[in-house]
Amino acid sequence: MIKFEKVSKVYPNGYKALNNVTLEIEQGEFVAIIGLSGAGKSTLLRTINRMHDITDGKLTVHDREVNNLRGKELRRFRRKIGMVFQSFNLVTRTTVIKNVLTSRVPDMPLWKAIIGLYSKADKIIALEALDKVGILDKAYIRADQLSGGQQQRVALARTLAQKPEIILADEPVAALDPVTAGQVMDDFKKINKEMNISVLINIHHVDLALKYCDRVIGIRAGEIVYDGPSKDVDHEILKEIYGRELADNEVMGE
Ligand SMILES: Nc1ncnc2c1ncn2[C@@H]1O[C@H](COP(=O)(O)OP(=O)(O)OP(=O)(O)O)[C@@H](O)[C@H]1O
Repeated sequence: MIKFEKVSKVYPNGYKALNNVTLEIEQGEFVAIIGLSGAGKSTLLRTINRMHDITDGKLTVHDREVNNLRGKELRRFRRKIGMVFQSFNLVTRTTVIKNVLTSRVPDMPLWKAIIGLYSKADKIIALEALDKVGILDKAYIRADQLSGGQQQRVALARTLAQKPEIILADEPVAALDPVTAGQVMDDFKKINKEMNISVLINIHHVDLALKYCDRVIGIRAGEIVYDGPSKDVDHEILKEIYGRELADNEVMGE
């Protein structure tokens, strides 16, 4: 379980990006975080794996206080939390499988990592991950020969090969066309349901959030203004989150 208790985050320049956030996310939930640009979505997500430190309150993941983790313990903790970004972050000039295998590096002896000597077991994990997102046939193709949607799937497979318990996805479909974005959301849903991995997605496409995710957290100026089932989100709630009425075409991607 991920538990925020009265969590605030003030950046070094004095800007308060999260204000008194309290929420609980059970293992296996599929959650969309929505809100205006600058509302604090990325900050919220990035406190969970401690890319950002909180400045007030208490944040625990599986009963461990995130702010107290140090050194090896912090690295081990982060291994259990996968992260997917809008820009895929692949090494585009190498093959898909090599990209996926990089997530096995922290578990390898350094000398093997340096010469890229991956074990058979690691290769099987990587191939299984590619199979899970439906691009096993692309394993030995260079990443830059894939479409944006396929590249995001490689990024997802790379995260899966890390065997995470939680996946944090920061605008994972923002760079994709609507059809491809839907396919990638299908992958997230499949992984969430079949593998019981908690998935937290920052997303500007309200329609996709409501269609695919079970729960929506609406954030406005660093505060949670809605937290509940996606099916209960209506125009009034969206108005509360976004500060004004959204037209139907804006629900497609703010
Ligand atoms: N390193 C930083 N130092 C100071 N302020 C920051 C820093 N990072 C983010 N902020 C500010 O904190 C607020 C929340 O930023 P955050 O990136 O969490 O918003 P967001 O909802 O994810 O926005 P977007 O949808 O545009 O990604 C913004 O006003 C931003 O300018």
